[in-house]
Amino acid sequence: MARLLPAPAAESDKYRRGVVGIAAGSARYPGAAVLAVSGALRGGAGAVRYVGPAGDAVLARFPETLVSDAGPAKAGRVQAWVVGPGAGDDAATVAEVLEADVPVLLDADGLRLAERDAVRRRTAPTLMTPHAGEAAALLGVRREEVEDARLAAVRELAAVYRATVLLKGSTTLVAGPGGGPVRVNATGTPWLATAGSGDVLSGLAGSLLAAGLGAVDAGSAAAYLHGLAGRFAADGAPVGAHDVASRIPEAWRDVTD
Ligand SMILES: NC(=O)C1=CN([C@@H]2O[C@H](COP(=O)(O)OP(=O)(O)OC[C@H]3O[C@@H](n4cnc5c(N)ncnc54)[C@H](O)[C@@H]3O)[C@@H](O)[C@H]2O)[C@@H](O)CC1
Ligand SMILES: Nc1ncnc2c1ncn2[C@@H]1O[C@H](COP(=O)(O)OP(=O)(O)O)[C@@H](O)[C@H]1O
Repeated sequence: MARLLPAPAAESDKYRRGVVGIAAGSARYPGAAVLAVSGALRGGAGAVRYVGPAGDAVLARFPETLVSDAGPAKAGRVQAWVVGPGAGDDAATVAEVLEADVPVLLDADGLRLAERDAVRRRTAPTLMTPHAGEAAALLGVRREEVEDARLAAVRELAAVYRATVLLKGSTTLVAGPGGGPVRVNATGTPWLATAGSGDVLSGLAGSLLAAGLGAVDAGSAAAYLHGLAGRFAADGAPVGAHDVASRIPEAWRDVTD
């Protein structure tokens, strides 16, 4: 894990570290945008660019975010996109992001709104991060069927979408598009079952993609760090998703020290 995590070289600058774009949030769910940015800022990219209707909420909490009024295609260069947390019904933004020739992480509403063929024809990597309910909807089966056969479900989704799939839950599974071994992460804690913790994970994984990790490594490393950060944050007591995000640096140090 330590070898996977990006570290800035002596001559690095913010652009060389990678810029991650976050297309998330809506009038109904501005918090999902804030939480995705909170994860992205701790994930190794040199800058976080935000597009969407929650720019004021994002800036109020994280003034270092580069907020754009334009849509994804005109927002400026990024090395990876995260699209979907709290996005509501903005299918046009999801379609625009999927056209970008950089890695894309699809989460939450982005999973529902993405056209299957638009994902399948992408040549840059796609990382999808469903929970069991979302995975079931994508496969057209009941949630219990996914929960009873999680390994088969993650493999099937990866094959059908030709994408890397990270299936969230008490353990997290990461399957690449080409078959082969599925990675299992068990660093988490049930205290992570709190609203918005998935949004933190998607920002973190997107940031690792922007920093240059492949989709399977970005998903695995994000799940590992997120689980550890959840443990540090909770330490036996209930916490909010923002608490998890704030402990990511400690989880990172735990891996690299
Ligand atoms: N702070 C925020 O702004 C947050 C926004 N979020 C956004 O909220 C939207 C919906 O996300 P979800 O993951 O909830 O979507 P889901 O589609 O998983 O949740 C809705 C479904 O969960 C089930 N459900 C809902 N409440 C339940 C309850 N109390 N008991 C049992 N089952 C229940 C129902 O079957 C419902 O159809 C997404 O856009 C997501 O990104 C979430 O990420 C949470 C945090
Ligand atoms: N029982 C559990 N044990 C460990 N991790 C969990 C458990 N339940 C949920 N998680 C983790 O918490 C996060 C929840 O994400 P998600 O379901 O997308 O919630 P939200 O949409 O509210 O952000 C995921 O990373 C998931 O793996």
